[in-house]
Amino acid sequence: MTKRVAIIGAGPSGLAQLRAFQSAANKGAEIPEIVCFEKQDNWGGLWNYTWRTGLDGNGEPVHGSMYRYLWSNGPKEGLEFADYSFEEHFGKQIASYPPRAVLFDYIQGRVEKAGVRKWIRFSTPIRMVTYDAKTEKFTVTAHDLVKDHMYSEEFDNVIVASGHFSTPNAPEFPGFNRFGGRILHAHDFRDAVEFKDKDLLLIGTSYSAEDIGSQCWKYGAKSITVAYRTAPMGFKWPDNWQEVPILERMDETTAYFKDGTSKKIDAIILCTGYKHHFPFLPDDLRLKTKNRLATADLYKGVSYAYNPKMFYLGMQDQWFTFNMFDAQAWWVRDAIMGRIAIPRETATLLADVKAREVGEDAGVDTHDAIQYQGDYVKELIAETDYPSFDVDGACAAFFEWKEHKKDNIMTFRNKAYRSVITGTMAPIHHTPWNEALEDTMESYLRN
Ligand SMILES: Cc1cc2nc3c(=O)[nH]c(=O)nc-3n(C[C@H](O)[C@H](O)[C@H](O)COP(=O)(O)OP(=O)(O)OC[C@H]3O[C@@H](n4cnc5c(N)ncnc54)[C@H](O)[C@@H]3O)c2cc1C
Repeated sequence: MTKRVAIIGAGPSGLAQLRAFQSAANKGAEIPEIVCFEKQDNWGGLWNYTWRTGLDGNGEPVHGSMYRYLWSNGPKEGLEFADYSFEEHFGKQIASYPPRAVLFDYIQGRVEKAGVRKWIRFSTPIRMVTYDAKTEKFTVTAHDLVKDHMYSEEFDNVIVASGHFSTPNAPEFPGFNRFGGRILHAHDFRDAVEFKDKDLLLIGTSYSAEDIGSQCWKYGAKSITVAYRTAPMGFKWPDNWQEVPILERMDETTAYFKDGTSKKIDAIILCTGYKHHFPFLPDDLRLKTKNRLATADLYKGVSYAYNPKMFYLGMQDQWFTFNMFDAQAWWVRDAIMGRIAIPRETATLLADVKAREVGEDAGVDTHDAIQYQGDYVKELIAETDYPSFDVDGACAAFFEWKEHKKDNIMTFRNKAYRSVITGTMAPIHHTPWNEALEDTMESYLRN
């Protein structure tokens, strides 16, 4: 009987998985029956931008964490699909840091061409997955939101591609209840214009703090204060930007910091990260891990060591994104199709997990983490027919990106990089990021 495979989520990871199976079918292989469940009414995951916060129109928690004027954080050359270049999609070279609509268009282009939309059941969140050791089948319970109907189906494999940047980690600070201004998590940040002429406090030093702060600065915030727990971000910020040690307390109007300083504040944005959250998974199938480089309990970073018929995509901290999801998806496809053998003994799987964690436990800096992830991508693609690409070239692009940010955090997006797929050089964007007010795809491609 044909195997049945469930994929949970049609974001970049889930779509990579669909493309992986379609590419095998294209080459004449007999593939399993694929069903992809997506809780939103369109594909693209976080790149399917929504203005909504809180609950969506169906009463489901809003998945989106991206904001209106979001531009690619890393150079596009580091994430390019090896089987579908930016040049192929746009018919020309484009600048290295596109706005989100451009990346969304690119992601969609490949899967539209592959014709995999028919495999996706939209507006269908998964509510529960269970595993029966006797039958060796998973039972997946889905909620068809359009018909408001719950149903269950059996599958041989389950691939979780539900993302991990949607459930906020939102700490409480003394006095938050008294503060008269707005407090929000980065997950709910949509439009920098809202903070024009405001004194803004950001808590945390992650990419969210870096980028939301820069956005708000660009769109006219009066001042940006960033409160750090361990160390400042270390960039050269503009004059109306300061970094201070962690917040001790708030009153109605003012923030008091650990170094004894204080500042009047209009609004607070918690840039304090996200949690891996799988409310649809029982204990025995649920990945219990922090946001980590290697991701504990996943053999080869994808196969759940305690039930290797269950897979997780994209659960790692991410420098490489789209092409790493591809590397994982091709590998998972081949494991499911019996082209790659997963060892049977849990101890062997856990030994692989342990070996991957070593660098991390030793404490790696960003440079090492990028190389680590590049090596991981190389390791996976060597085992499948995913087109080989210049992974070290992509690492080099990320290293350069780090240097450009150090040089000038406000203008690093105005740099150009070489495509590791086509070898061509990106043009410089004519309208510098720090000046561009019109961030649409049309205006970007006109440049
Ligand atoms: C603010 C922000 C900026 C970012 N900027 C960049 C960037 O510039 N460049 C970059 O490469 N990456 C960036 N990322 C990283 C981003 O995580 C990846 O690019 C990518 O979106 C991850 O893909 P994914 O498919 O794993 O997860 P997601 O994009 O989160 O997609 C997961 C999908 O699963 C669905 N889903 C969730 N739960 C269920 C369920 N129970 N049932 C059915 N479906 C479900 C969701 O609706 C969603 O469609 C950014 C992330 C954030 C939060």
